[in-house]
Amino acid sequence: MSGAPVAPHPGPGQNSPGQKSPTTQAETIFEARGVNLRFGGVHALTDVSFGIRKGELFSIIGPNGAGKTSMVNCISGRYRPTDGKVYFKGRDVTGMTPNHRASLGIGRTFQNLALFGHMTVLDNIMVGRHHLLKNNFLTGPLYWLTGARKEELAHRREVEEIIDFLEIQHVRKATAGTLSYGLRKRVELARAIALKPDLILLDEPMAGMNLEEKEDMARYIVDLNEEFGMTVVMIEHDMGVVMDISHRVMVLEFGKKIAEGRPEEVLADPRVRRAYLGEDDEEEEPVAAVPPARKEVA
Ligand SMILES: Nc1ncnc2c1ncn2[C@@H]1O[C@H](COP(=O)(O)OP(=O)(O)OP(=O)(O)O)[C@@H](O)[C@H]1O
Repeated sequence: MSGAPVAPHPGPGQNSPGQKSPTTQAETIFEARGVNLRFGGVHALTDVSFGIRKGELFSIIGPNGAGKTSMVNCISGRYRPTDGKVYFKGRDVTGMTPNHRASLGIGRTFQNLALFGHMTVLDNIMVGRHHLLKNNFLTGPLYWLTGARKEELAHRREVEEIIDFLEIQHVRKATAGTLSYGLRKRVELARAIALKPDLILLDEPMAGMNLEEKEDMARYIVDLNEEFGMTVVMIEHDMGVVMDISHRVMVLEFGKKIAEGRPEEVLADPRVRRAYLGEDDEEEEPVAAVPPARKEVA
C-alpha cells in the first residue's frame, strides 16, 4: 500500500435524514494532496486537497477557467501535477499514465464528444473493452477450444445490458455520427461504463442538452451511482442538477478550493455566494431552488 492515505472519512451524521449515505464509514477511493498545476505562468491549480469516498457522487464546480477540467485531468492522468500527489485506492498514481490508471479502474467521458462518428453505436461501445478480454491474438485461432467464444458472448451480453440501461437499443446499429447530440452523449457514457470503471469522471455530461435530455441524463447518472455502485465525479455547469443529485460538491475559484461539502452547505457558504455566484453578503435570496429529488431517489 506504500504508506498511502486510506483513512476513513467521518461518516455517520454527515447526510440529511433520509438521504442515501454512501459516505457512511466509506473508504476514500481517491485523494488529492496539495495538488499544484502550472502552465508557464498560469496557475491552473494551487494547493488543492480533497478526498472522494467510495460510492459517492461528487461534483466539482466553479466559474470558467477555475481549474475544474485541470483537476479532472489530474485524476485521469492526462495532466501530471507540478507538485502534490494523487492516490487511487490507496496507491500513489501521480506518475502513472492515463492507460495505467484506466486499467486500475478510472474511466472518463470528455467535455467534447470523443466518439468514432463513422462507427456504429455498438462498435463504439465495444472499443476499449479489449483490455478486459483474457483471450488475445495468440489464443484467437483456438477460438472454440480456449473459451474465447464463451468470453466473447459474455462480453457482448454485458454490452447489451449497458445498451438496455441507457435505453439506446433503437440506435445500436446506427452510425454514431448520425445521432442527435443528446444520444451521442449517452453513447459516450455507455462506452465509458463498458470499461467497468470503479470511478467514472464525467466532464459536463449535460452540456448542450435540452431540459428533457438533461433530466434523462441526471437519472442515468444517479442510477449508475446507485445501481452499478460506481463512484461518480462530475463537472457540470447546471447548478440545479449538481445540487440536486450530488452527495458532495467541491468549489474551485482561480485554481483554489474555496468550499467543499454537502450541496446545502456549499450553497450557504458566503465565499461561494460571493465568489462563484457573484452575490453580495447582504443578499437574502436563496442561491437556487433545489428540489430534493436526490433524497427521494434514496
Ligand atoms: N493545456 C493548457 N495549457 C495552458 N493553459 C491551460 C491548459 N489547460 C488549462 N489551462 C489554463 O488553466 C486554467 C484552468 O483551466 P480549466 O480548463 O481547468 O478550467 P475550467 O474550470 O475547466 O474552465 P471551463 O469551465 O471554462 O471549462 C485556465 O486559465 C486555462 O487557460
